[in-house]
Amino acid sequence: MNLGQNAMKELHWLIDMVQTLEVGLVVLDKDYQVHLWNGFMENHSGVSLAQMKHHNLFEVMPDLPQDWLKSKMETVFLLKNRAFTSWEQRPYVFEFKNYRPITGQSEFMYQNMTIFPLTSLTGEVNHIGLIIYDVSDMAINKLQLKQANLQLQKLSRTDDLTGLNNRRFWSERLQHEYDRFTRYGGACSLVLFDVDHFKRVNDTLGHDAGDYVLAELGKLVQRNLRETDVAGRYGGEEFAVILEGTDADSALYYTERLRKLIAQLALEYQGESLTVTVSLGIAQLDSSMDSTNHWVQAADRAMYQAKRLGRNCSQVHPSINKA
Ligand SMILES: Nc1nc2c(ncn2[C@@H]2O[C@H](COP(=O)(O)OP(=O)(O)OP(=O)(O)O)[C@@H](O)[C@H]2O)c(=O)[nH]1
Repeated sequence: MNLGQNAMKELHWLIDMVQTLEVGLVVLDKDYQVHLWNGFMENHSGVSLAQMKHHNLFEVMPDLPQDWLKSKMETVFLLKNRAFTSWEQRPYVFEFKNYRPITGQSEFMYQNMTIFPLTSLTGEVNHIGLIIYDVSDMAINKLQLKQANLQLQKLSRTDDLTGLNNRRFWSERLQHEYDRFTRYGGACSLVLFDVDHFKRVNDTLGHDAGDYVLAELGKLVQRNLRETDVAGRYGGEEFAVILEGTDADSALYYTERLRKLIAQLALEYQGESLTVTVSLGIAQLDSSMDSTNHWVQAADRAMYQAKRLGRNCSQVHPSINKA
């Protein structure tokens, strides 16, 4: 076999490999006419090389992100440098279906892409090459991991029974609000409330009925929160809400609304109807409070005052010097 035949054979092999490679290969000229469109591109797009060759890429595939892709390609022609795109910027360039069995969760194929200049024998760049990588497995794994972490984070912050923040996470938020106040001032109120005679619910209807009441109260509190309010289960039948940007007068408005909603809540447990009331204490953060403990104690005192006054009412802790 002579040198020419050898070169032909190697070229033939190379073309075969390009056809069967599990990545997309495309060659375009400056008018975006297609010169190479390998087997991967044919199989996934359903458009054959014959249909593609010497046609404008964007005319055959009108759904491509034309402006974005052209600006990337023009940069490669101009600077003669490689350009990369990642699925994290844009999930895909070519809208191909995802057929992989393990990653069947995604309808489309996630892609990374490299665009690189192809230099002619005379040193000019009149063509560019595109390599399209199927990164669905990696992308889906990463997205699922992110989702699982978010779920885990949410679980670690949530009280199982009421769906509100658990005490640990809620206390962190309280500290955050306290620190913010010491730096910037402003109004912030803390509400503590406790179910009245809750022991009776447990004693007469059972602990499960008590749990059911707490869960329903959790839902009601959640439904009546502003975006910036932070509600938590403080302890057994005690709840706590941080009202950011709210002075004691406005907090009183909130607690009275909540109190009435709770008193009107028609609950039913295993055919038994029941109603509950709550006693609420409010403490607006002021500069005399040197820690979150101090702040909580103030709200707690106001709540016990409400209990003493006959329950089913709100009381405000008298403030010394509001910021
Ligand atoms: N079902 C249920 N009961 C709880 C839970 N946590 C605390 N409790 C009960 O809540 C009751 C609280 O009772 P007390 O502190 O005596 O107060 P109370 O009966 O609510 O009366 P006042 O607060 O004085 O109005 C106790 O019986 C606790 O066992 C819980 O997660 N589920």
